[in-house]
Amino acid sequence: MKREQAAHIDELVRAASGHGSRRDAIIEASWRRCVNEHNLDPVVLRDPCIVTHARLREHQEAMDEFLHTARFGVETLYREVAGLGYVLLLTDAKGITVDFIGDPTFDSNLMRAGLYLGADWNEPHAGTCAVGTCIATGEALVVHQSDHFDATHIPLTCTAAPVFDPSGALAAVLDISALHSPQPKESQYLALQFVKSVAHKIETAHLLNRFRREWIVKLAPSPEFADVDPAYVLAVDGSGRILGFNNRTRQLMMRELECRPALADGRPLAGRPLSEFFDLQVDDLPRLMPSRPASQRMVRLALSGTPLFAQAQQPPARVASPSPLAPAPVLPKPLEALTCGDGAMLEVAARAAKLVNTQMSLLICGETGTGKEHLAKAIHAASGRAGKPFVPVNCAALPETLIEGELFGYEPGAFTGAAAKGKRGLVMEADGGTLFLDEIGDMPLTLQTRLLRVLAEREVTPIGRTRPVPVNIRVIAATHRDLIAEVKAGRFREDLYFRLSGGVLALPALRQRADLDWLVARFLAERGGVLRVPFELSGEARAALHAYAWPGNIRELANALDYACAVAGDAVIAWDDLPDRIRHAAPVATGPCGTAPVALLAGSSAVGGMAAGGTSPDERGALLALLAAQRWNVSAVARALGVDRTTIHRRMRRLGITSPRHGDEGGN
Ligand SMILES: Nc1ncnc2c1ncn2[C@@H]1O[C@H](COP(=O)(O)OP(=O)(O)OP(=O)(O)O)[C@@H](O)[C@H]1O
Repeated sequence: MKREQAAHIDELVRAASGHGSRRDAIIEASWRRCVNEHNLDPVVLRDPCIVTHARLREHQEAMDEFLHTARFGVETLYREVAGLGYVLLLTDAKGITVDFIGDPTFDSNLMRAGLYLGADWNEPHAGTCAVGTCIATGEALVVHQSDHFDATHIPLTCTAAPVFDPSGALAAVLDISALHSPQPKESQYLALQFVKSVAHKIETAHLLNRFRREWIVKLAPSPEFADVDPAYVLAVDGSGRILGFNNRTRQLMMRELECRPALADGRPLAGRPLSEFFDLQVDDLPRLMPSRPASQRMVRLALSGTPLFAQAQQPPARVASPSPLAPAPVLPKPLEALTCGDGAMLEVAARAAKLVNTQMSLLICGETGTGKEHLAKAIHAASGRAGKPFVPVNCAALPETLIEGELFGYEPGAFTGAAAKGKRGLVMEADGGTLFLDEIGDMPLTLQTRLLRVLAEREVTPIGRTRPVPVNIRVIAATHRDLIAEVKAGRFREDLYFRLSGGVLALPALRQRADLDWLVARFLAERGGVLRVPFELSGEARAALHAYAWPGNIRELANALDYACAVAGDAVIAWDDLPDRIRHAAPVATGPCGTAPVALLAGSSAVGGMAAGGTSPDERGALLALLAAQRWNVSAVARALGVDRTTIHRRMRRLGITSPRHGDEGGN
């Protein structure tokens, strides 16, 4: 036995009998395991254990698919490190070396050291070593020279990282080892990063290969890296259940569970709904496809609220009969740009996408300012008529005496006051394109009859002309009225209603939409671009926008942000930069001394107050109103107040508020 081996054994014996050592904690813990649990004697020098060829084949065959996927990563890593004297081992979860790159025939020391196919590196047999200790702890590590338990291994330096399978179980260990290395352990730390990075890539490649027929969601903390180097990758089925993930995603989800102990009930992570961890439903995935800029693909962790940037990869279309869970169709760009993840808007966009190139007239319903004309323009832009005119007509704004001539045109001198050259009329102007009849519910009955004829016969007869002129138009009408009630009241022709209502698209009110933050970000970016100011909202201002009911919908939002950008002193829009009606229409009557209710919840003193445990009726009322305004979506309330969900849940408990949604203090 050599002198350094004897010294090493001395150190092991002292450490095992409870004397501290200068080793890393992970090494010391492994030494203690070797002595106390694996009953290894530090004094005995063991030969490497190499399994028989037949057993090696069994181990290899058991992970055939994995080895195939891993091989490219293994070779890439070897090419990078071979010149530095390393060999490369891939072991299975039991520590048997199932793949090896290096040439042991050149160096019989490698074989003697167990750096060879079939070598068993499990800790109970081999003692502290990179592979064995990695299997025991699940951690990547360097076991450098005399860190090894067995004194025969102390010339070696070994660096290993675990590779997990998509359910989070250990699948393999990737290891690089060298017979000779510089003395300081730090010389191996770069190698450690390298091995970890390749292990992560092998893990992800295995996941993608296993679930290539499912939705794949990739996430990164920054939009710049969402598409090139996503840290987190998971597979999701058509019903939104998590099927598999890489290890970083597993760690992320485990951290999330720590925020909500009620969910850490020991159920496996695979099989849980995506929405348990991310503010995301399966229906949201189409908006996360890479056709949209990464900065617009933000999702939040459901419990902590941490933002991440996502890329969703759609499963390939199945050739067999389409299933009801088939992913949403890819929308034409103008329709895709209408929303960012609002379910009702996505349904409208998907329905409109099916109708863009039909001859059918469409009716768009929705409160004022919900974007009826905006949608009509998007349908026009997505259709084959895109290069032709889009002609809007506001039926409520035109005087009844003029509307007929404006719409259908007239011949020269057709009536007193008519233009000498006559007029083509808006219907003719729209020839080849789209005629948008806004406020159709305000069209006089006589004109409804003429319009019906245009729609039925696709021809128009200008005033003063006897022969009709054929026209090729697509009619999209819009109304904020209840047209069925108008029909019942005799103010709207039933036959016209039926002709228009072949395709009805109902727009949600802004207060019902889940993508308010996205709309705000879009408007601020537009205004910021013009004024060269990178506008953003303060937490209080955001809370006020979320609490407001928006009777004027998107138009009112756009105007409010115009105002706020104009009066804001700098790039951060504060609560008092918002128009009065929004500040003062916050959820409950004002608090003590005129304090704005949102400020009651959002201000730093209020957040402090959450911890302090005091209860005031204003505070309870304000929180109740905010929850109601957000339809009891706790994540949305937390976002609005700039705190995390657990704070809101804690506060709800303290104030005795129970959600009507789940009976679990507010569910999401
Ligand atoms: N999805 C959207 N994204 C961005 N801006 C939008 C969106 N929808 C509507 N807007 C903007 O909101 C404002 C109001 O939209 P629009 O005029 O289409 O509403 P409307 O329902 O037709 O209103 P009204 O009932 O008063 O006729 C417009 O400035 C429009 O550009």
